[in-house]
Amino acid sequence: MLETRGLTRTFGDVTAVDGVDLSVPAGTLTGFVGGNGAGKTTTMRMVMGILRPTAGEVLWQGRPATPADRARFGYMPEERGLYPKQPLLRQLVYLGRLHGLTAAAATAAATEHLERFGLADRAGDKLESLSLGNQQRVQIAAALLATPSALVLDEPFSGLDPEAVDAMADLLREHAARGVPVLFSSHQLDLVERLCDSLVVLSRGRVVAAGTTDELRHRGRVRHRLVVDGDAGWVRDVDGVSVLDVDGGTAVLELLAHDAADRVLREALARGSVRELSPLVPSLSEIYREVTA
Ligand SMILES: Nc1ncnc2c1ncn2[C@@H]1O[C@H](COP(=O)(O)OP(=O)(O)OP(=O)(O)O)[C@@H](O)[C@H]1O
Repeated sequence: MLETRGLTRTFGDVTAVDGVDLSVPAGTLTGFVGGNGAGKTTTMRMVMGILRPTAGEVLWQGRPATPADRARFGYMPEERGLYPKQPLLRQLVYLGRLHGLTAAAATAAATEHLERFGLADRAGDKLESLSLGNQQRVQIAAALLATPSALVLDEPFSGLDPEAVDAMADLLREHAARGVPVLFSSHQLDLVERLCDSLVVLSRGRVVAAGTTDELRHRGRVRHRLVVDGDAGWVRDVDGVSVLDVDGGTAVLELLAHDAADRVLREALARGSVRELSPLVPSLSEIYREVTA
């Protein structure tokens, strides 16, 4: 488990990260979302020990993370940072060796990752000769190469085409399946919703929502949609119901009492046919807009 406790960082008068508690359990993909300048990159840099916290700490397996622990984390920094003029295979092997792999193991891992991202035939080419999306694939390979104990990835999906997104998602799931905590930031909420087990939403340096996607979707009162033949305006007079909107035969409701659904249905059936009474589960984008407003 990778955690932060009260992690805080100020730059002059700006508090970029303000008392952030994060938990990334073993084997889960945790999405880290928030608007521009919310503090995601600053948090990840502190997790990796690249930036010193003003206050708070980073815990690995329940105790303060050491440089040796962090050396085994796979990291994809926002500023990327591979060598543009070096051939792909050579620099991946070099990075693998820096992480303690033997030359043979580093070559095998680098070759396998280049193959998985469809870049085997470019192994001898310089990084700068690749398209930006393909350079991104190599960056990802660099973070995953040495069987990392945790993964901290800053915008790993940005600039990837759908095929590379799927290859990347499969790889992350494989790492999670062997018990690795995976934290990745992204602005692509649809992707985060599809991929992650849990989510942390940051706004102005603070965590404003955290939990599994299901927990976040079902927090607060769940709204329901009622669709009936004829006008649904009568629903305003049903006890235990708060009506948010009525448009012809469609109404959006909050059921305040435990038997409110029964009452709505009885009343609706007495007046004609019921076409629908169903919960309106919010999308991640709707939750995001609500918690960051
Ligand atoms: N080295 C620095 N010096 C001064 N201010 C900084 C520094 N690094 C970050 N900041 C400020 O900290 C705040 C958080 O920035 P950060 O890059 O962590 O946000 P982010 O959530 O990663 O944003 P984005 O999604 O745009 O990448 C911003 O106000 C930024 O200007």
